Amino acid sequence: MLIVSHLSKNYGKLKALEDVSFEVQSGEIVGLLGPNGAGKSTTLKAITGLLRPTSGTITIEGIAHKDVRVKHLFTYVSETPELYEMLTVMEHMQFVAYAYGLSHWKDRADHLLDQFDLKDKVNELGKNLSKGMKQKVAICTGLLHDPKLLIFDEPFIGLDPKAIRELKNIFRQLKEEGKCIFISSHLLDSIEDFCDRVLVLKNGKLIAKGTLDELRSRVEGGESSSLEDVFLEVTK
Ligand SMILES: Nc1ncnc2c1ncn2[C@@H]1O[C@H](COP(=O)(O)OP(=O)(O)OP(=O)(O)O)[C@@H](O)[C@H]1O
Repeated sequence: MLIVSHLSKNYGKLKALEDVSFEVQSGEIVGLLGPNGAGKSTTLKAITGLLRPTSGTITIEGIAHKDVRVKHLFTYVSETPELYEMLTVMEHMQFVAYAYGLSHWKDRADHLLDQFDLKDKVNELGKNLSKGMKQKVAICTGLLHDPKLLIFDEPFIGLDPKAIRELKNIFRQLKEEGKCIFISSHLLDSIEDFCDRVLVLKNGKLIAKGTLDELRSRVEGGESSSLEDVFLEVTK
């Protein structure tokens, strides 16, 4: 589904990403981990086309990531989603539906807003929503066109425990539907229980990748290691 091959990104003299390669398959949830400044957001922005890679290739379902056909295949929810202050929650859904040329979107919009406990906020303006609610609206708009690849930058930040649990359940459900989910997160315990594989970036380099069990086998303490133990060991 998603293939990143020899991706590098320089900001002036700073090598933010160096020769990063990985794949994410359909029906898989993959976590992108790394200390502050490791290059996680840069990776996600390069995949989504918000940043121009210095070198390397990125394809989604075999199509170059900048091709307009790819825009229908994925969604990207940024770390701090901004809403339109003067649009209501439902108008955000409508706006996105029109942008993607969706004709039968209303039932799906209602269903998504219901899932995220936003039913009573449909007529609320963007500017009146809390941070967590904005995040949930951004996720709902991102899911409306039923993308195959879902890319989330720190999706749990700003969400309350109930919303985190719901979002994890939605991730699991999307995985069952064969979607491909790629998540960057600092909250190691949040992703530990549902990621199939993790990638670890440090100083722009991919220093570890594999299932949690595979990574556990690399650290002292083995089987009983938490993702935090593994993370601290491989990034030290
Ligand atoms: N627009 C930019 N111009 C110059 N340098 C940048 C820019 N964006 C990021 N960087 C630098 O690139 C490196 C990687 O940054 P990036 O935001 O991708 O890391 P990150 O892993 O997402 O970090 P964090 O966990 O703190 O959000 C950092 O050294 C950062 O300072």
